[in-house]
Formats: sequence, C-alpha cells, structure tokens
Amino acid sequence: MYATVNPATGELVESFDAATDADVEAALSGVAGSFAAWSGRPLAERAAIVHRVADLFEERADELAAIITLEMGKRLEESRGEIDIVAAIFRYYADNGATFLADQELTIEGGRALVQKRPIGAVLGIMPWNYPYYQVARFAAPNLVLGNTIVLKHAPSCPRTALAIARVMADAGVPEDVYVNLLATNEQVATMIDDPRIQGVSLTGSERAGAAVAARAGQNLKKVVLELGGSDPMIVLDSADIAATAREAAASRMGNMGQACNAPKRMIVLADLYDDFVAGLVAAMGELVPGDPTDPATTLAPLSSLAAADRLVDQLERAVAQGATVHTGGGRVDRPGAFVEPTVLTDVAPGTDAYREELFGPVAIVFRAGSEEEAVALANDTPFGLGSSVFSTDLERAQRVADRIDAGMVYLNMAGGSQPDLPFGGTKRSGIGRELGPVGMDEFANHRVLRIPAS
Ligand SMILES: NC(=O)c1ccc[n+]([C@@H]2O[C@H](COP(=O)([O-])OP(=O)(O)OC[C@H]3O[C@@H](n4cnc5c(N)ncnc54)[C@H](O)[C@@H]3O)[C@@H](O)[C@H]2O)c1
Ligand SMILES: O=CCCC(=O)O
Repeated sequence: MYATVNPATGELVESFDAATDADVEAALSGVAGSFAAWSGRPLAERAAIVHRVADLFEERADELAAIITLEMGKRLEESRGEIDIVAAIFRYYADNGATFLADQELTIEGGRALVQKRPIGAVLGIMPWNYPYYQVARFAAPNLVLGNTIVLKHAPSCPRTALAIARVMADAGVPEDVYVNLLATNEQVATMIDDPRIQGVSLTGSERAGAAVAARAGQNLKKVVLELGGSDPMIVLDSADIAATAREAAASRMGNMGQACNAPKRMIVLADLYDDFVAGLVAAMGELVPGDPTDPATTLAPLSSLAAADRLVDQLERAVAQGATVHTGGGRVDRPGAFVEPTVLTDVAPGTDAYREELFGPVAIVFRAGSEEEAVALANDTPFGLGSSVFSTDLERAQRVADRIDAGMVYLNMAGGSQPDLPFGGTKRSGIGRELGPVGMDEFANHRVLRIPAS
C-alpha cells in the first residue's frame, strides 16, 4: 500500500513493504523504552538536537523538496517554501521551549501551587500527504522538545518523504527509538492506539480518518488531537481594488493546487462587488499553465494522485447536476497525470453536496451576499470551522464581522497561510485541539499540579 507514484505522469516509481507486526512491536517497545532517558535529558540538550533538525532541513532543502514534488506533485518552488517553514517550526520550539514549559505559579487559597508541564510518554502521529514535511513538523517539534517520544505513520503516498524525515531526525542526533517511522497499516494503527505504551494520538487528515482514530482513542481513554478538513469562508465586504482582491483570492485558493485545509474555498462577496469579483477570479484562474511541477514555468501542477483528481471531478459533476454554474474549468486537463482545471462555481445551493463538502483542489465557490448579516450566515452555514477571512478597507468593520464567525481562525485582509508562532486548529468538524504557537506544546503535556502549603 505504500508507494511512490508520480502524479504528474501516473508512473509507479517504487513500492514499499508495509511494516510487519514485529516492526510494530519493536517500535512500541522502542519509543516506550526510550522515554525515560529522552525526557530525563536537560531540555537544553533536546532543544539543541531539534535545532540541528532545522539546520539539516535547510541543508538538504533541494533534495527534500524534490522528494515531495515527486510523491505528491507540489510545484518545486512551493516544495522549497515548505522546507523554510518546517525549519522555522523546529527552531521556534527549540528556541522557545524553555519559556513555554516554565512552571506557572498560582496563588491559591491556603498556599500556592505550581502548574508544571511534563511529557506524557510515547505519542503516535498520523499524517497526510498535502504538506508532507510541515504536518510532521507541527507535531514532532513541540513533542520532541517537551520530552515525548514519537511513532510516526505517514500517508501511503509519501514513503520516501517519511524515510527522509526519519533520516534527518537520526542525523540530527534524535535517538533512533525516540522518533520511529513506521509504514503502518490502518489495522496496525488501531493496534498501537490500543496499546498501553501509547499515551496519545494526533491525526491530520480527513474527517473519515479522524473519526475512526478518535473512536479508537476514545475506547482507550486516550487524548487525541485532530486537524481535519475545512471549507473556509472568505468574506469580501468592500475593496479599494476588487480586481486585486480577486487575484489575491485566486492565489490563496490555488496554493498547493487548492489542497490546503485552510484555503479560502467559499468566497462570499457583497452584492455590489460580486460581478467584478467573479470576473477577476475567473481571469486569474484562467491564467494558470499546466506542466511538469519541476519546471519553474509551471503554474498549474497535478493534484496529489489520479484518485484525488477523479474524486474532485466527481464532486464537480455532481455540483453541476445539482444546479451549479461553471464559469471556468470543471474537468480534467487533457494530458496525462492528475491535472484538474482551475474551476469557479456559482449558484451552489443549500442542500446540495458541494454546499457542504470540502472540495480539495483548484475550485472556488462564490456566493453573493445581500448584506453583512447574510454573509455571516453563509460563512457559518458549514459543518466545518477551521479558518476564515474577512476583507474590508475598514478594519473595525472587518473585526466586527470576524467576531461573529464560528471558526478556529479568522484572518483580516489575508486568507490562508500559517506561521510557527500562530496557533492553528478548528471548531466543529474541523477538529479538536491546536498545533503551533505556545499552545501547540500543551496538547500532549501533563499539566501537573504541585500544591505547596502556606508556611
Ligand atoms: N486541519 C489541518 O490542519 C489539516 C491539514 C492538512 C490536511 N487536512 C485535511 O486532510 C485531508 C486530506 O488529507 P488525506 O487525504 O491524506 O487524509 P486521509 O484522512 O485520507 O489520510 C490522513 C492520514 O490518515 C491515515 N488514515 C486514513 N484512514 C485511517 C484509519 N482508518 N486509521 C488510521 N489511519 C488512517 C492515512 O493513511 C494518512 O496517514 C483534507 O480533508 C484536509 O483538509 C487538515
Ligand atoms: O493543509 C493545511 C495546512 C496549510 C497551512 O497551514 O498553511
């Protein structure tokens, strides 16, 4: 099931044997057995190793970028950009870990108390293909600095990436039983969640996978962090230059070929700007040129796999059958590989599939809103609650609208994107918990209380 398949051509490059049950047992005993020594090392030593992880990502940037471009089709320039943020995340936790983990003193009735953040043991990470290094970094960096040990199960389409990360970890000095990569099956994941040597599990991926993993973790009374899908609204209230706003919307939507959980997928535009916005968006989407993702001239890369392209086109066909209007795109690009045309849809009605589903690819849906009120109602009428954005020349107006959005993140006058020092996560079916920022280090920490009597 683990294989490197080039989505730009559909060619199978290499397949990999999945882990054996003996590999799973060795991984579990390794990460559990190494916990005492790893968590017992001075924090500064762990941080120094994590710093070295950041350095190695940068030193190997070209090689590492080429691997993800081959395995999931990202444009090489974007792959290099991913390495930059990965290095920044490892450095952020290495530099700030001591501050984030400092004891918190509480004045309480009858004395005082300290809240001490302590590691909990071995944790399991299950990661997707869309940002194959970055997703691992968000999970691994805080946990390694905190003192937890890690079993990492990557996406079946990213085995070379998974092995390259493990090599970086080992070469940086992370002991081999502290970060263990496992090409595990879903059944083996379930076995690991059941195992008392695993203390918690973090999954980034689809709702389906999140629900399966959370159910298993729940049966075992184990902590989960879930970073799942999104259908982020981008509300445009007013604009000094609606053509520029539309171009910006297209750029944000098309990052990673639209395969970002927090891309603006539903654009909600006030009626007076709507026609110009749609025209600008259609023009910007229409400029993209398909090609080899390793070629710097390419602006339209393939999706991550032929299956992903088929799934998206099926969603588009259903949308049209259910009444949506296609302004540009709507199908596969006529060439080999997992290419899908950049697509703009309108007239997506409540009750239709496209109104509620996440469209994970180069598709923007635009809604016309008659008022701020209606824009907010449309924005919140989704099972998801990951990111969102509000655009206006009047920041107070934007903030007033932002206050009414039910999402984990609301950005003003920018859409999508993330940075190491900014917490990331969602409400509703977009997940549970947060990654990045100071809180990203809290999820798998025991917030242990030390009560000290008044003297
Ligand atoms: N919120 C976020 O931070 C975030 C970030 C990136 C991607 N995503 C979401 O991820 C999805 C795309 O990723 P994907 O298609 O790789 O997701 P996916 O759920 O198919 O796979 C994610 C990981 O879960 C594993 N998995 C799948 N089913 C499992 C099961 N039953 N038991 C154990 N493991 C299982 C996969 O093998 C893979 O490693 C989109 O919905 C996207 O929005 C969310
Ligand atoms: O796919 C989700 C993460 C993308 C990002 O953090 O910018």
